[in-house]
Amino acid sequence: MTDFSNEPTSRSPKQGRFAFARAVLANPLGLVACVMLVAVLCVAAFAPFIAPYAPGDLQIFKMNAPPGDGYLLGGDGAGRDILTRLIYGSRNTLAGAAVAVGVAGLIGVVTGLIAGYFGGNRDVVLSWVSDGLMALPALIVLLAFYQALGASIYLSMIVFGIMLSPSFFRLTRNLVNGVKHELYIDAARVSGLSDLRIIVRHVLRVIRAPLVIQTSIVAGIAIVIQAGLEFLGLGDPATPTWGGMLQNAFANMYTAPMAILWPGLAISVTVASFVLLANAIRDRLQQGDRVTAGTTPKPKPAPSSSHPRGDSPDDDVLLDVRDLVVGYPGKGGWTEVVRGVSLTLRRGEVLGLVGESGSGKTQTAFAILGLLSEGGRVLSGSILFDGQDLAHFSEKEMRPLRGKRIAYVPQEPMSNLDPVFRIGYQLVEPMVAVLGISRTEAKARALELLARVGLPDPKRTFSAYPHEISGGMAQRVLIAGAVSCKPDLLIADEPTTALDVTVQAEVLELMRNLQAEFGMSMILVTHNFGVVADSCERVAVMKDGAVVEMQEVTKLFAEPAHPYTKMLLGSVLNDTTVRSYVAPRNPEVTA
Ligand SMILES: Nc1ncnc2c1ncn2[C@@H]1O[C@H](COP(=O)(O)OP(=O)(O)OP(=O)(O)O)[C@@H](O)[C@H]1O
Repeated sequence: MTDFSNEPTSRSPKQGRFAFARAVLANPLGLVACVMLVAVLCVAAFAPFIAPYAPGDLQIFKMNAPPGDGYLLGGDGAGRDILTRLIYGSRNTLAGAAVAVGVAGLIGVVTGLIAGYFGGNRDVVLSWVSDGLMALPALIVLLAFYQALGASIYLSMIVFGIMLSPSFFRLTRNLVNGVKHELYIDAARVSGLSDLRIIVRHVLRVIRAPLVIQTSIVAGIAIVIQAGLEFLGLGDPATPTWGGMLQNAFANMYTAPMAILWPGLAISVTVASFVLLANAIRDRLQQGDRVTAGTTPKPKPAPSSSHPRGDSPDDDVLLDVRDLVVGYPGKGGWTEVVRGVSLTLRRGEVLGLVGESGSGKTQTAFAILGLLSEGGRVLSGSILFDGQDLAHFSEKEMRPLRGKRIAYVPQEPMSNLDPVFRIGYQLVEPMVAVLGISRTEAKARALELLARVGLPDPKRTFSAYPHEISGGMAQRVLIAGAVSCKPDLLIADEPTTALDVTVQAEVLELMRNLQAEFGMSMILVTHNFGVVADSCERVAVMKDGAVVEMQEVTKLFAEPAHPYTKMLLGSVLNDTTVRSYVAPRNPEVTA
C-alpha cells in the first residue's frame, strides 16, 4: 500500500497567494503606509475631478493669501490655489518618481540577472560599468544634463534612474548568485527549459520580494531628490510639483510662512509611507522564514584504463563513457574528482553506480547530464550517447537532449520543486517547451502521469504547491516529470535517500516498473547494495573517483573481485534493511 501519511494540508493555493499581502497589512505600520500610499495615488489619479481650480488659475489679489476665502490652504506667491497645486503636484511628483524607479529597476534588474545568472565575462563587464556609474557624483551629472537638455523633470528623472540603477544591479546580482545553484534551478535546466524561461519563471520570482523592498525605498529617494532639484530651481516652472511649490513658498517665507508646510508635509508623508511599506515587507520576510578557471587546461592524454571495463560496446549500447576525467580548479591547479571512469549502458538496461560518499558517483552523473557545478569541466575522455560525444557539448547543444532524451531524478525531491509554482505548472511547462505540445495536451498527459505514478488524487496534486505535498508524493511528481518526455536514459541520483523508509521500497518499485514500461536505460546512483540487488542488472563500484569493478549484479555478489568491493559487501551484508530489498530483479542474489 502506498503511504500518503502527509496528505495535502487544508490550506488552499488561493489562501497562500494572498497570505503574504495579508501578513504585511496585519502589521500596523504596513497598513498605515498602504492606506497613505493608496490615498496619494487616488488623489493623483483623480486630480482633475477633486481639485477646486485648474492648476494655472490665478487671482492676483490672492497672492500669499491666508487660508480661507475660496482658497482652503491659502494662495501661493503667484495667487494660485495651494490646494489645487498640491493635488496636481502629487501627479507630477509621483510620475517623476515612477520614471526614475522604472528606469533604475529596468536597467538594474535586467543587467543584474544577466551578470548573476551567466557570470563570467558578462558579470565582469557589467559590474565594471555599475561601479563606474556609482563613482559619478549624481548631483553634478544631473546639473550638467539640466544645462544640456533643458528644464524637464522627466528627463532629469531618466538620468537619475540611470544613476540609481547600480543599486538594483548589485542587489539582483547578489540575489541571483544565491539562488542559481538551488536544486530546482538545476532541475529546470535538466527538464529542458531555456535560460530565459528559467530566469523569468524561476529566478525572478524567487528574488522579487527584496526587489519590491528596494523599489519602495528608491521611490522615496526619487521623490526627495526630485523635490531637491526643483527647490534648486531645476524644474519646469509651468508644471506643478511639490518641489516647485517648496521653492515658491521658500521665496515668500516671511510673508506666508504656512505655505511651506503643505508641500513639505506631502513629501514627508509620502516618503515615510514608502519607507514604512518597505520595512513592513522586510519584517514579514524575516519572520517567515563559485571559482572559474583562469585558463583552460590543455586536454591531458587520457589516463590508461587500469581499472576493469565492462562489456565492450556493441550496437545495443546507448551510453559509452570512456576514460572520463572531471576536474575543478583549485589553488595548485585542477583537482580531479572523477579519474578515468569508463562505463557502458545498453538500451533498456539498469546500471547501478555504487560507492562510498565522495567517490564521484554524482559528478559522473552530472558530467553525463552536462550539469557540472561552476568551474567544473570534463578534462578528458568521452561520453558517447547514441553515437554523439557529449563530453564537450555546449549548453546550447545539451539543451535539446536534457529532459527529452536524458532525464534526471534527484536525491532531494522538495528542493527540486520550485516553491512558488503549482505542481501542474512545473509538469506542463517542460512538456510544452520540450515536446512542443499544447498546454491542454500537456495538462492531460500530466494528470495521466500523476495517476500512473500512484498519486491517489491527481487533480488535487496538480493544483497543489510543493509545500502542500509530502516528500514521497514530491518524488513521485519528479519521477512523473522525468518520464513525461519518454527519455532514452534516466539518471536517478539516490532517489530514495531523502524519503521515509516505508516509502523507499514503493518508489524504487515504481521506478523499476516505469523503466520496464518505457524501455528506458537507467543509471541508478546509490550507496545501498540492497537497492542494487533489487533493481540493477549490472553494477559499477566507484572509489576515489575511479571505477574499481564492473560486473553483472549476481556475479558481483557471488564473486566480488576487487578488495574494496569485498570490503563494501562485507560491511553491508549484516545489515537487515538491505535484505528487505533483495529479491525481485535478481532473486538469486541473497545475503
Ligand atoms: N563544486 C565542486 N567543487 C569542487 N569539488 C567538488 C564539487 N562538487 C563535488 N566535488 C568533489 O567531488 C568529489 C565527488 O563528489 P560526488 O558528489 O560525486 O560524490 P558522491 O559519490 O556522489 O557522494 P555522495 O554519495 O555523498 O553524494 C567529492 O570529493 C567532492 O568534494
